Amino acid sequence: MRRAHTVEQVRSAEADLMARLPEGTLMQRAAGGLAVALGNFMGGVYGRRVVLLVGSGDNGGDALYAGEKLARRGAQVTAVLLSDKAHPAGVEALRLAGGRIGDADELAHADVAVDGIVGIGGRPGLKPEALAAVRRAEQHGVPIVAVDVPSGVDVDTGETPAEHVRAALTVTFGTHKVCHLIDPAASACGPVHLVDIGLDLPDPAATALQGPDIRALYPVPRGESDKYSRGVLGLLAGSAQYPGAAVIATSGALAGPVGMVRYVGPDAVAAEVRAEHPEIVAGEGRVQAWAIGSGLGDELDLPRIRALLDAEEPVVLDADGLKALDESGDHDGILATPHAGELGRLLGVERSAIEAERLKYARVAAERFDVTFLLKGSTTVVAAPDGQVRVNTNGTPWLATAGSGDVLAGLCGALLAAGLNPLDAGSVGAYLHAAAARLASAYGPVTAMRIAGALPEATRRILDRRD
Ligand SMILES: NC(=O)C1=CN([C@@H]2O[C@H](COP(=O)(O)OP(=O)(O)OC[C@H]3O[C@@H](n4cnc5c(N)ncnc54)[C@H](OP(=O)(O)O)[C@@H]3O)[C@@H](O)[C@H]2O)[C@@H](O)CC1
Ligand SMILES: [K+]
Repeated sequence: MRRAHTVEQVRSAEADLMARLPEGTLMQRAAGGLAVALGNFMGGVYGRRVVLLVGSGDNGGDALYAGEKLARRGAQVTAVLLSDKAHPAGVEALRLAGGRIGDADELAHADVAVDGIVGIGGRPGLKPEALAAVRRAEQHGVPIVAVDVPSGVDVDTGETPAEHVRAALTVTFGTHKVCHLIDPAASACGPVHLVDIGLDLPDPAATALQGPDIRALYPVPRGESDKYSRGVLGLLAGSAQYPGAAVIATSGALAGPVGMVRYVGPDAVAAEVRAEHPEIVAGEGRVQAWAIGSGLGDELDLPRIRALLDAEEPVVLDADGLKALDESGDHDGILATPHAGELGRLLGVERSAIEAERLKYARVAAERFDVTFLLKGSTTVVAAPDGQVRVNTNGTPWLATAGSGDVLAGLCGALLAAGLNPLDAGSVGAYLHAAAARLASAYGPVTAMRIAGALPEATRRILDRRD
C-alpha cells in the first residue's frame, strides 16, 4: 500500500527523528538516495551534465548535496542559484567537489535538470526566475527530476492552481505526499521513487492500494462456498431508453466475485440481458447487495430507490440513481460512484471545480451525505465518511469510454455482495477496472464490454502474482 502523509505530519516526524540524530543526517540520507536515483535515471554518472535549480530552502540543500556526490563521481555539475539564501553549506560542499555555480544557459547542454526550487515548504506557483529556468529546460528537451515534489504544486491537496514543474521522475523522502497520488499534481510527478530516511509516521492522510493489497482483500471463493454464500447481487439498471447499460453493468458484475446476479427491470431489457448473459436470474429475490442506477433514464423510480437505500443491504449508487441521495438519510453501507459532472450537480459546484479539487470535493461529499464516495476520473478518489481516503493510481485514459462506469458499478456491486465494505469495494473495484482496461488496450482501442471481458484475466494475473 502506498501511504501519503501531510506536510504537517512529515514535519512532526522529522522533528522527532532529528532530535535523536546528529545534525544534517536526514539531509544526507535524502541527498544520498537522490544521487543514486539520478545516476539510475541518467544511466551513469561519469561525464554526465547535471544542472541543479536551487531555491532558498532545504529542498535546494538536498539538490546541492546530491550534486556534490555526483561531482565526486565525475559528473559535470552546475548549480543555478535562484535565491541569495541558497543553502550555504550545500553550496560550499558542491564547490569543494568540483561543481560550479552558473546560470540557466547551462541548460542548453544538460542531460538532466534537478528541481530543488521548493519542496514541502513551498507555496503553489513559481517565481519568474524559476519559471524561466524551467521553461528553458523544457525548450531544450532536458528532463527534469523533481526533488521531493514538483515545485509549484499544492503538496497537501494535489491541486495545481498556478505554474509548476512537470517532472520526468520525482524522488521523495520518508513517505509519499498527497500530491504524488492525486491529480492534477500526480500527473506532474512522473514515476515517484521513495527514499526511506527512517521517519516514524502516524496514520496516513491518503493511501493507494497495490497488487498485494488487492490479493489480501479480494473475496476468493473457498471450498465450502456456494452461489448464495459467495453473494447475490441485485441489479436495478437499464430502461427502454438505455437497455445497453443493464447489459454492460451485468457484464461487470459477473466478472466480479459474486455467486449470482438478479436483474430487476423492464421485461424487454431483461430479455436483452439474458440473451447476453444466460446465467442471470430475472426478478426480485433475496440479495446481499444492490447496484442501482446505470441507464435508468426516464424510468427512475426515486421512492423505490430511497426504500432500497434505507434497507439493510449495501448499495452501489451510480448515474441517475445518484439523484435519490439526500443529506438526511441513514446511509450506512452505500458507495456512490459519480463522475465529476454528477458530483458537481449533487454539490451545486461546477464540474471544472471538482476536477481541480478532487480530494476536497470527494471528502466534502462523503461528509455531507454520510456515505462513501468514489469520484471517477484520471485518479479515482474513494473517500469514506470517517475521513479515510484511498486513491487509485493505476488508471488509464482508455477508461474514458461510454459504458465504462456501468462496468465499474456492476463490479463494485459484486464486491459489496461478496462482503467487502464500501471503501474496500470501491478501491478494489477501481484498481481491477483500471487493470482490465490496461490489459484490453494492449489489443487496441477498448470498449466497455472489452473492459468487462478483460476483468477475469486481469484479476487472475493480480491474484496469481507473487511479488
Ligand atoms: N521534512 C523532512 O523529513 C526532510 C526534508 N528534507 C527536504 O527539505 C525540504 C523542505 O525544506 P524547507 O522546509 O526548507 O522548505 P523548501 O520547500 O525547501 O523551501 C521553502 C522556502 O522557499 C520559499 N518559497 C515558498 N514558496 C515558494 C515558491 N512558490 N517559489 C519560490 N520560493 C518559495 C520560502 O521562502 P520565502 O520566499 O518565504 O523567503 C520558503 O521558506 C523537503 O521538501 C525536502 O526536500 C530532507 O532534506 C530531509 C528530510
Ligand atoms: K522540488
